[in-house]
Amino acid sequence: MIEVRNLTKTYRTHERGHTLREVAQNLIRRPMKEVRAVNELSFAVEQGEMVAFLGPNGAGKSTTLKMLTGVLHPTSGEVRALGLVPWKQRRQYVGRIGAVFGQKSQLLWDIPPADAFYMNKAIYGVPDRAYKATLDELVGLLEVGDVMRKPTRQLSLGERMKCEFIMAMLHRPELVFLDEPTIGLDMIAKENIRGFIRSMNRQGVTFILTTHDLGDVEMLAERVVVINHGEIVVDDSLSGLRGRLGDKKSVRITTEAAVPDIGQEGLQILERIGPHELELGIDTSSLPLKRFIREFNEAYGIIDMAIESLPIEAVMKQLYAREAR
Ligand SMILES: Nc1ncnc2c1ncn2[C@@H]1O[C@H](COP(=O)(O)OP(=O)(O)OP(=O)(O)O)[C@@H](O)[C@H]1O
Repeated sequence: MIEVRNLTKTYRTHERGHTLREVAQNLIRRPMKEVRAVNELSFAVEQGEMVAFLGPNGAGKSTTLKMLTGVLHPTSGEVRALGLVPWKQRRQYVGRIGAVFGQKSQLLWDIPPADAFYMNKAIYGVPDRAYKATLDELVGLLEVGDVMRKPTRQLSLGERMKCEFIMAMLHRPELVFLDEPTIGLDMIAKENIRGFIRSMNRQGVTFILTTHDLGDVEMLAERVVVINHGEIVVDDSLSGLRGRLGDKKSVRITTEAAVPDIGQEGLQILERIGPHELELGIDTSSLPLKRFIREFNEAYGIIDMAIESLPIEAVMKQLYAREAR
């Protein structure tokens, strides 16, 4: 469905300088600076996949998404999506893709979403019958029957985001790009939106999303592509991603004796709650749980303990830290 080869984007910007003197000088000289935001990315996505692009701020995710949606020309490299070159065959391409940008609205502030939906029907040339059937289905799934008749400016963020999704899906796109789709939403609204994405995916729609919300990743993505400094550093399943950093556990522990700042192979303090209470990270490949419990009990006396798999947040933190240059 998508084939990306050696995709690269270099932005050319004017250098401003840091000191007042530099800023003043650079206003006259206008020296150029190049930023390679995306560097030789290659990957493929199959129909029906749900792929999450992750990475720290400035990693190159949005730039990649903009090239995949066709709004940005790459400096070099190739993309074929749905058999088309996104930035060259834009008209054909936009009729078959959808996009939701959490920070940018496609609705019109002063008119109700229901009217904006009808406008999109005309723009995409959706026949009456198909429009009605799709609208009924989406409105039912997202429960926005009454909401969509109020002016957009009166809607809560959660209500607006649901309508943004309807706007993006009315023409039944095969491929949908989501940039931070749940940003700013409360837990219930997030769950509604994630449920909606899952049901569309079950119908065969392919989703590419970028997010900083690891809940989105755990609830949605089967495959995770981690980008850092414009390059792919991991392309794996979520469980593969966890396994990649060893079999790690997080242990919340309360002890009789105060625990000092320990440093031992396979053992790391993730958070110190108090002298007797800690959150520890354990790499069981070098420190088996049995040995940890025995030694820790002998040294500090264990009163209470809860063991869990390392949360994905901790996995990502380690991954970003490991890749930081
Ligand atoms: N229009 C632009 N002109 C110049 N540099 C840009 C432009 N857009 C992005 N960049 C730079 O390119 C790099 C990648 O930016 P990009 O927005 O793709 O990152 P991102 O992974 O989406 O980050 P975030 O998670 O913060 O949204 C950054 O260093 C950014 O400053």
